[in-house]
Amino acid sequence: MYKVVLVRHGESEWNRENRFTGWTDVDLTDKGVQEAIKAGHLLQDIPYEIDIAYTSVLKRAIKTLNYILDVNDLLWIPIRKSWKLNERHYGALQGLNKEETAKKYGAEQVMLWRRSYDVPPLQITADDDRYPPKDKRYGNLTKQEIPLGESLKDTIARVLPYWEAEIVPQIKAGKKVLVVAHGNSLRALMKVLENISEEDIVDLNIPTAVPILYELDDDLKPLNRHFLGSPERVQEKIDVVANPSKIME
Ligand SMILES: O=C(O)[C@H](O)COP(=O)(O)O
Repeated sequence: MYKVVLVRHGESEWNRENRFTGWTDVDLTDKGVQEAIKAGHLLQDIPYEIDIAYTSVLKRAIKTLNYILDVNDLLWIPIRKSWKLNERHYGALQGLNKEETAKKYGAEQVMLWRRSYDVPPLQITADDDRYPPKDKRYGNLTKQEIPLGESLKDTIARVLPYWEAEIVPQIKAGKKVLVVAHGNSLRALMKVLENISEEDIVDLNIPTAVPILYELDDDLKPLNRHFLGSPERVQEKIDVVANPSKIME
């Protein structure tokens, strides 16, 4: 039986401000740091040790991973970072407040942008400051790889090949893998792992900094999935993600 642990980063500054974030490299809030440390403590109770970790090139995920590893005295293990695990690129929505955007475009349209399978957000153009190649870390992306605003489907198209080429071989070698990423890059992964339909994926909201434990069979099909922590705490955090205008301090 194979094991993999997924964790979304702790609360970021733009989660708190209820702004579309995507590839914007915002930091964790103090609450996000505390959440990350708590995730580390929750992982102390599982009956195995993480061997290798994967994360994005965005600091909210990298820092969350570091806090988790620090609590577990595992800062020494191999860490692989890739833009392919980044949050979904939210295009021209990045920076906008989600509630104000709902007032302007309608709640239904914003829900389509946030949760539908294949509706992309408003796109950026190459002259936009947010155009990825303007950032050194995305200098090597091919023209085809450069996102201008991704749907979940587009996000799956870059997360899945990375999962298959880089992460699966480690899992199959018996390594216990930790992936610390983002709400939508994890939704992408979970959709594929659990074979969630395009209709049902709309309802999947990933709570911040809650370790999600999977046990997988030989074909990497999930035998079970378990959110660590009390069910009440997990549900409260899922509700905040589903309805971010209700963020509680
Ligand atoms: O990029 C963002 O704004 C968030 O991290 C994920 O946002 P969502 O829950 O609106 O998809």
